[in-house]
Amino acid sequence: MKSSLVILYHREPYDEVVDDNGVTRYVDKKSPNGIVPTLKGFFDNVEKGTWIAWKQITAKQRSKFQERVQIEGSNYDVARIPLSADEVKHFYHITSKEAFWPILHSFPYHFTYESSDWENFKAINKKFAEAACAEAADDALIWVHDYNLWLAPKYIRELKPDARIAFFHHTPFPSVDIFNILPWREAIVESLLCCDVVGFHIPRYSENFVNVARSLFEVDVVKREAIPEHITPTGTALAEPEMVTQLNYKGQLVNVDAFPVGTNPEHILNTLGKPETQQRIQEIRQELQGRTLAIAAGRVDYVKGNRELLECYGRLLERRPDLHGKINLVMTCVQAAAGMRVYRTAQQQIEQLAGKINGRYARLGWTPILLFTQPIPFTDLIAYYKAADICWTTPLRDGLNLVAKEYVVAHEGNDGALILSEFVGAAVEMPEAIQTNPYSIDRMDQAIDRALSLSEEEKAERMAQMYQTVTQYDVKHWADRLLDIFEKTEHQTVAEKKPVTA
Ligand SMILES: Nc1ncnc2c1ncn2[C@@H]1O[C@H](COP(=O)(O)OP(=O)(O)O)[C@@H](O)[C@H]1O
Ligand SMILES: O=P(O)(O)OC[C@@H](CO)O[C@H]1O[C@H](CO)[C@@H](O)[C@H](O)[C@H]1O
Repeated sequence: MKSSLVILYHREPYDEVVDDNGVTRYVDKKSPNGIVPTLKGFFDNVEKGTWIAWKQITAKQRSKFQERVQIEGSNYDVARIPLSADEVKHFYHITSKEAFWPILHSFPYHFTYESSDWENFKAINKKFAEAACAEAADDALIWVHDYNLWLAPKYIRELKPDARIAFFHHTPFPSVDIFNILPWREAIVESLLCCDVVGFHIPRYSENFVNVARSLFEVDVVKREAIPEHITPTGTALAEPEMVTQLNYKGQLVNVDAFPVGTNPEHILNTLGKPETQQRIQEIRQELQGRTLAIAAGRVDYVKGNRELLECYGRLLERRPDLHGKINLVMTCVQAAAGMRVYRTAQQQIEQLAGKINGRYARLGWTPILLFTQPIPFTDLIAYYKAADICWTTPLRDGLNLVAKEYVVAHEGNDGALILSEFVGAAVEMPEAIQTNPYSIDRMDQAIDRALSLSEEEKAERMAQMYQTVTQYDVKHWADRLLDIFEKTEHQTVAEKKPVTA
């Protein structure tokens, strides 16, 4: 049976565990990734779905490679594209992370071009497109995710001219001056212009995409609209007052959408309610003995601003000796997968800084920083969120940042304080956060001082408003809204133009 929804995301939606009897089991992913939990729920709405991902195998494993994995208790399969270690290294660790990632996050000085393997990137994208077309029913929605699969839409369009193709961009999309540094810019943008819908988290990113497309090709703006109701139009770094929602490129109508991915409040609150989570919260509070707890959760990545956060924490302890023995910072900073050389410096800086601060201020019974570099179980993470008086989330750049939303849900609108970088997508949804500019030492210092001095009433007021936002605009809302747009979207040329009303 062909699939009515085919999702292409480069990662598999599970971790593989081989038990004592040599049987492979597919379990929830351990390591941080905001996309996988978001996408898995989409298949609930279809009769049959397929998730296309890659799987690294050795030459010896190829003869017995299991191309398809049935996900128990679900209505979708995972169709896996076998890749060698070398193909993965050049596709993800190098070309994706050393060329595309720094440009997407506006770090042009981290950009390296010479080590990239564009031919390998094209070949893998073509394999994803071929697999998608083999799985898709004629009226299927083929939904491509994130920058790793930028070229898939064009290959799909060549194979299935009338396919309904959507793309969602999970990372930031940078300004035209930055994006156009990419030597492959025309091929990337021309592929995205083959889509019927191109989606981004926030209007700033979609406006940047439109500017890039118009800088490279003859693209007409067909429609411009007001931005989604709950998004801040002005007054913060990533604000945009209005947005283009439809383009015409060579007679193809391209719908442009900007709506932030939501988190899953039901899953978070269910986890929070579990006895083992409650038990863990009590243990953490017992260990704290009344000390203030700040949590910083995420990955080792220069865009996440871990170094700048630790430096700010060091300055806080320097200027506030009264806090010695009274505050703890828990930093869960999951180290990058093996083979990812681009994050090695970031990892060393974090470990060196944490050690330096602890070495300077720690005393028997008090260690200022607790650093985890391994993934922690979701129940533990939710327990730390709940026990934390402050969630300190100040990336230099981040597509959205689901950690901030998860913390707000875990506090159920009652208490807590969120320090949030202006340069994450979620900042335009949560103006009530203590927003700060992580590029400024003074602004970062002011933000932590403010979080420590806020009254309980003001904390509750701010968190209640953010709780309202993140529970209303959750991942189900995001899914329903997008599926509604997709339902109204056929592959349209200008002659057949029927406006898509969101
Ligand atoms: N130490 C950790 N161990 C396991 N999961 C983590 C850890 N820190 C963060 N996470 C999870 O990883 C995801 C991070 O998503 P997000 O904040 O959007 O950033 P990104 O997708 O760039 O990693 C969140 O869903 C969060 O629950
Ligand atoms: O495979 P990666 O490390 O390139 O994926 C990064 C990606 C998934 O973790 O993160 C982006 O998507 C998240 C969900 O939309 C978003 O919250 C995050 O800010 C992005 O970095």
